[in-house]
Amino acid sequence: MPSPNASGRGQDDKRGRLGGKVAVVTGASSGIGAAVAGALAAEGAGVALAARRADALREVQAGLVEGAGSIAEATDVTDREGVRALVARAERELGPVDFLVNCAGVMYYTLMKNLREEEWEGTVEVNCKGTLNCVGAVLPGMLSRGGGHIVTISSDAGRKVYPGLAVYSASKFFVEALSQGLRLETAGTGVRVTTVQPGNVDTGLASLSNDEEAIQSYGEPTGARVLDPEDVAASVLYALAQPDHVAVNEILVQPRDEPA
Ligand SMILES: NC(=O)C1=CN([C@@H]2O[C@H](COP(=O)(O)OP(=O)(O)OC[C@H]3O[C@@H](n4cnc5c(N)ncnc54)[C@H](OP(=O)(O)O)[C@@H]3O)[C@@H](O)[C@H]2O)C=CC1
Ligand SMILES: CC(=O)[C@H](N)C(=O)O
Repeated sequence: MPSPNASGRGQDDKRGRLGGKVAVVTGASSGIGAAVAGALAAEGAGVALAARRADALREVQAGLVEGAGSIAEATDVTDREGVRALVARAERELGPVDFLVNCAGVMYYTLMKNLREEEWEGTVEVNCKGTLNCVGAVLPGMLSRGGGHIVTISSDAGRKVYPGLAVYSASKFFVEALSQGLRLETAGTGVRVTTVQPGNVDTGLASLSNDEEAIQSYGEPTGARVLDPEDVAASVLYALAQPDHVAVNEILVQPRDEPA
């Protein structure tokens, strides 16, 4: 799906705070990932949009400001080879990847006693292994170029376990531990690693759940004004736009009226 405005690194490099940079954004077909793709493109970055739904990706791509170029590639993050192909295409068509923003994720409200084993497995596959596949696809290039930034949308559930979300919380503790380890191991290489930990955001994420007992016990909205996907995208942009010597390692961003 080449974009009409696809172009290589260099064109319009001076536009915006991220002019000349190239980003891979997973989960870009909706919600936070779509908002992140929009925010990065608006700041001049070339953006490779990835998720499974090709039509939804194309729609998001069509809404991006004209800038440094974009591609949309139907990708399942659980498919390691597919993720490698995505990064290879991004590098071919846009340039070396400076930023990876891991937004792909699933969440199921469910009680452990209800043994939703397929949902447990799906959560681990996408949130844990999918993130690993994406990190593995960009890390060697970033290290060889002496720079890059890996941002993962974790959750406030990566800091504290929520009932009804035991496996989901575990998956977010996983990405927190992974990011911390990666940060410690890559210090001094020019690579930066950030987790963004949102509270409730107005997206379709919760609609995957159908364990009514869990939803009624723990998944009902409080009525508070929640975050918009753009609020989370602004946090991502904040981390990415820092001067070279600054690392924003974690950002906890929650609705004002839902402190954890
Ligand atoms: N909404 C919230 O309150 C919060 C969300 N988060 C996190 O933010 C991230 C984005 O979620 P959000 O925007 O809310 O929800 P959405 O459901 O809108 O977005 C989820 C995205 O993940 C993609 N995705 C799911 N499975 C796969 C897969 N196997 N391969 C590739 N892409 C996949 C979906 O695309 P497609 O179906 O096209 O593949 C979609 O683009 C998640 O990691 C979530 O845990 C964190 C804290 C709060
Ligand atoms: C704990 C949560 O429900 C959080 N808002 C999330 O969706 O990750």
